[in-house]
Amino acid sequence: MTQQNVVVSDTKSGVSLSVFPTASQKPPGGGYISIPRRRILKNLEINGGQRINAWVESMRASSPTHLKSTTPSLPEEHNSWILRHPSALDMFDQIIEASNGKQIVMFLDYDGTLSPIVEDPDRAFMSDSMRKTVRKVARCFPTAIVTGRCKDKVYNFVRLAELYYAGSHGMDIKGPTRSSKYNKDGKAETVLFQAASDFLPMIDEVYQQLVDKTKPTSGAMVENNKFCLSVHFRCVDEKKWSELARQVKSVLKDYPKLRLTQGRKVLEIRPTIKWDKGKALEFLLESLGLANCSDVFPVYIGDDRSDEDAFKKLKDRGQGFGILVSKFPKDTSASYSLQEPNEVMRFLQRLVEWKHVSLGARSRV
Ligand SMILES: O=P(O)(O)OC[C@H]1O[C@H](O[C@H]2O[C@H](CO)[C@@H](O)[C@H](O)[C@H]2O)[C@H](O)[C@@H](O)[C@@H]1O
Repeated sequence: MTQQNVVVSDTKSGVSLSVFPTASQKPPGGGYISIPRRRILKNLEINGGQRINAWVESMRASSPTHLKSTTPSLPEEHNSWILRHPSALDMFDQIIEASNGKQIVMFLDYDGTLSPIVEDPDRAFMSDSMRKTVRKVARCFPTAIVTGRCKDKVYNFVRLAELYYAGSHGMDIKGPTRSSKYNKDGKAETVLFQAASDFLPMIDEVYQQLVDKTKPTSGAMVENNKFCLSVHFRCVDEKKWSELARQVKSVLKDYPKLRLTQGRKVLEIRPTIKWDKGKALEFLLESLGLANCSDVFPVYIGDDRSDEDAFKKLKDRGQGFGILVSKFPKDTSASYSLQEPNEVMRFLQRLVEWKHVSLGARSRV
């Protein structure tokens, strides 16, 4: 406790008070007020119990298999969802028609979109056929991978130098290292943008604490994604989820500058900066000189909650659309759906085939 920051929300006044033991630990843009430590601890205890239950409920809600076993989605519910979010494969011709005369730009999430979800995050490999397909896509359209993963780690999975990569939920962006027709002067390792560099020491510190704290919970795994962290609970017995939530919370309570979000059986910890996959999408469009064009058609494919920021951004811009990869009805701002990575691959293949046919037709004119 002595080494860390503490935040207490005063629900009556709506004011958050934070304490930093030394000036050097105060992050940029501070503005914190010192209050007696005894009062802080008392407030944390009062708020603690309720929030753990909320966390566990949320962990359950984010698990589609749990949803399936307890509240099977009724056929009518599924049908009405599919009517609102039809298959991007079934709607392929309409999608192409909507993109007519516009520059398609592809944004692809990684886990659950290009690679199937597996128990061990370090073994979430992408198939060779998916890699070949993504390579072909990148020859036809500017293409970016947008992921919660550390940028270098996802690059090791994808291994295509002609792509843009936005790692750590878009907080670490890099352009292609191999030149393509969309990046004629691609230079090795050009970092385009790092939104949260100031947070690196804090993220490393919290990573170590989370590793130590969660050690007793069998199956828990902490992943360092450079500018953010993931605490995986896919292999943790559901009876131990509240124990895990308590461990994570006991670390995070001392870091008011970090926030917690959730993905598929994963707790995600990231800086409280206004940056997400939607902002990364906008940044990449700007880098491509397409942000202010009316004739750009961005397509974002993703499977998880963090992808919703990008789907929403496209809706707000009124350009292109999002495709949610899911077998289950979910609240989403995406317009279309695909069930699994294999369907994503078929959709991408059709896009490439269409592009080749349309280029061939144009060259014959
Ligand atoms: O933005 P994404 O690329 O979708 O990253 C979100 C998280 O993806 C990874 O975890 C997920 O995939 C794992 C491998 O299939 C799976 O074991 C885990 O349960 C999923 O949540 C990644 O490991 C996390 O760090 C990302 O936060």
